[in-house]
Amino acid sequence: MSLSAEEWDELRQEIPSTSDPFLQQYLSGRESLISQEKSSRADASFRASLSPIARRAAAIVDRIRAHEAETLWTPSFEEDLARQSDHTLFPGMMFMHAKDRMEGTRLWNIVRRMPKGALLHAHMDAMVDFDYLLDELIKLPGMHMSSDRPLSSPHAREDAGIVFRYREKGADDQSVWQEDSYKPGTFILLTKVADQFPEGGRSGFLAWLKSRCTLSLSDCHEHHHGIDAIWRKFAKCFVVVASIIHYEPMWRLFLRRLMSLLQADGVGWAELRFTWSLDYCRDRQEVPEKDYFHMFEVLQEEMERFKASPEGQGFWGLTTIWTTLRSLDTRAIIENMDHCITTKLAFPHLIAGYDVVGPEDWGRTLKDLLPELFWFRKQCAQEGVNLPFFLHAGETLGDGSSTDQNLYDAILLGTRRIGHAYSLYKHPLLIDMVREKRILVESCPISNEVLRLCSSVLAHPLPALLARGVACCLCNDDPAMLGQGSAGMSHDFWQALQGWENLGLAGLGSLAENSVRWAAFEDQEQAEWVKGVREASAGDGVKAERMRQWRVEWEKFCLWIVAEFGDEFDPEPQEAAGATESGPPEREG
Ligand SMILES: O=c1[nH]cnc2c1ncn2[C@@H]1O[C@H](CO)[C@@H](O)[C@H]1O
Repeated sequence: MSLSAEEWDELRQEIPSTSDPFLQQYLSGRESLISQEKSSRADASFRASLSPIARRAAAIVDRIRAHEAETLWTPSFEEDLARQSDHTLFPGMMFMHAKDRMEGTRLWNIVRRMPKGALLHAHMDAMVDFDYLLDELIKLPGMHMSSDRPLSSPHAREDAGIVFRYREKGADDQSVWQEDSYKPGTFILLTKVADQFPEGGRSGFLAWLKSRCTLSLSDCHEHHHGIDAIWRKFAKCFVVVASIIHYEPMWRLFLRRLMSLLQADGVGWAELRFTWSLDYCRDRQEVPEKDYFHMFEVLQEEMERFKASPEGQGFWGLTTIWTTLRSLDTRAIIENMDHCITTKLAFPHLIAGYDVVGPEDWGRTLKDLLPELFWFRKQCAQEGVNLPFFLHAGETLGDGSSTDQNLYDAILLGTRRIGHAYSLYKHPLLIDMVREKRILVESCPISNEVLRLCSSVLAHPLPALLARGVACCLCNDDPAMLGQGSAGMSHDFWQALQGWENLGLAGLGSLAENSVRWAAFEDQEQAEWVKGVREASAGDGVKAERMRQWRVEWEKFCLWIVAEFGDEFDPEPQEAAGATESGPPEREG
């Protein structure tokens, strides 16, 4: 209908105003519905216990987030950039497209400074940036390279199995880049191989090698190729990387850089999934070790050295979660489990638990692995070692598929945490069990996006789990390979903060606090573990102590936010007195 001015004037009177009592009543009912629902969120009690300063910091961060969503994430903000780029900008866009831009935001500076607690889900080999590692590799005296075929075509270079090893001497008369000059498996001095790279010499070589260790921008955004295709490339990266770092001098450099990156990102502790075959060599040795002892000795030494250095002050440390590839046959799995137990006996504090890894959709399911897993349980009991499960499960799009069903087994097998649990949100009963048994979900949003489970952080299921009261933490999974590029967790934290409006700084703080609460700082029997998690900061062990330390850092961090951004973004500016002192120490960018 089309109304005349008089008709409209008359009709307008009949439209209720939001100030009318009944609409006011509706709105207050609506508010209480929302807060009633939010009261069962996993972060509700953390939120309720925020200090006044933390509350202000959270309000400031909300405003910064909204401001940046409006101003930074629009094509009109920077005409040039919008014109150059072939995609639209928006907060929550695909990670790889957003990465550079996110690193220039205020939210980024805030997240960088945040005390992030512990990194509980990450794979050792995929932690340190390859620009650094490859530069170091090529500098190492005696480093050689071999290939399982001549690398004479782009296709061969994409697929070949390449190996890096120390050799006293290599073959001088062959070139791996030429079809008829190279005998597969021959070692050639790495500097010579690099300098002779047909597409740009040494710098071209480094770029190519990096591409064999990481997923590219197009790997990441070509979602239409699906999960299996990206896993084929991803799994190949691990093979190349293994031979790069399974050598003592590289292993030491790797660990130093790893701890330095974690410390600079506000991560005080990390539990790294460890999956090495027996191909590690000591400095200037050509024959691999027959056991894992030397690797763990080096881990121990480097950790002590770092913690004693000025840079490492306050760093809590590293441990590993031993993992076996789920694709292996029974004999290989049992042999690997046996190494795990032997190594645990020698370095009890350096192995916190056990897991099986590799593409979950392709490998053996937990149900299929029950005989091996129960053998392991019995063997651990006989040897008197404590190796609890920290199992991957439900890293899948399946709904009722055998991979999805790994979630049932992980819980039945008594896992202390679940890696990914991407499909858990479809399981109401399991959600209740996870809550009741206080199992933590180690969620890796960027990994899940890049490995094509979801198209952006906005489509990730973690908010559904948080809303249902499941305790979770954020992790980076394979940051050097999947695109974050650094061992720290800032990218995953940033994505969560910008992507999920219900989270906010308080929710992010709660996720970080959970990571400390569910960290395996000590060797604990099940009852002690459960008590430690239940008592949290009120307990009397290492965990409680570190949770209290984390809380102090968190308060300092919130104070810093108020001091730094209060003038511009505080919705209710107050006397800033007391909120201007120095914040936590400056972290490197
Ligand atoms: O997200 C993941 N899910 C399952 N397995 C993984 C993931 N990321 C890496 N790996 C596996 O862990 C081993 C290295 O620790 C690699 O073999 C890789 O396949």
